[in-house]
Amino acid sequence: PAMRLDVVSIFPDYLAPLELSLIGKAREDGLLDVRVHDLRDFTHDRHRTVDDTPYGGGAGMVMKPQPWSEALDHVLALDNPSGARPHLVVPGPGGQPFTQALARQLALEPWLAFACGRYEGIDERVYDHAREDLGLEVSVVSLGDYVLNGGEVAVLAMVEAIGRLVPGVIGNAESLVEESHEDGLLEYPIYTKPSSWNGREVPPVLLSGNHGAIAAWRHEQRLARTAARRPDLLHASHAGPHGDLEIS
Ligand SMILES: Nc1cc(-c2ccc3ccn(Cc4ccccc4)c3c2)n[nH]1
Repeated sequence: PAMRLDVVSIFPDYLAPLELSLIGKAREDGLLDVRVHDLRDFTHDRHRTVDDTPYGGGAGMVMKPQPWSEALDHVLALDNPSGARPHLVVPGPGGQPFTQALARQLALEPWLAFACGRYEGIDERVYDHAREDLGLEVSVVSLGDYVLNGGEVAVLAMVEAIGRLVPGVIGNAESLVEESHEDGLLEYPIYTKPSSWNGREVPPVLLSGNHGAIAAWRHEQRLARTAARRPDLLHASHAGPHGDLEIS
């Protein structure tokens, strides 16, 4: 059965890239069932209002609870005779970090719903309503420690990271093995033809056909790169037989 992904946003066109390439093909293949909903379809006033001023004062606007409540009801009712429940994922600057580990966990779920906030965010009662009245698991997730204007960009990234882990979505060609962050080390340098380009040569070991030497060189490169760019990712398990982090 296809993994179902619902996205609610005031900018549904922002999610159009999900119809392209990889994710688009997975949709055609029936592996992913992606539905995008316009939050404004769940407003009833002439101006299709989704936001209002914050109680307690402060800058900016807050997303009103009612449209979100109706949008979630619509998502839960749509093509859902069994009354199944999605895991509600809400991007937010103050959420738990989105990591490859979290992507792997979410890729195992049959149904994810994403709420894309804008303005200063969503009225807190929507989260409480979703958890307590709709019985949804709700996770607030951050893409990183930087500030976006809304959740759409985060959802594009998360859907790509999660979707590509769903069996069959990416062929064996783009293998999932040795992916960066899969085993905590960054990836090794990669090369293709020509072997000599602009007076620059491909490391000879890669042309040697000595697969043991190639694997050793690649591991060494991953350690060196990780030490240089992401020392925070290095830990004891990457130490060599001498208990040291073998970095030339
Ligand atoms: N990793 C990450 C996620 C976001 C994010 C996600 C959803 C929303 C909805 C509104 N905003 C704007 C906003 C900026 C700052 C403080 C509060 C709200 C969002 C930002 N920023 N950075």
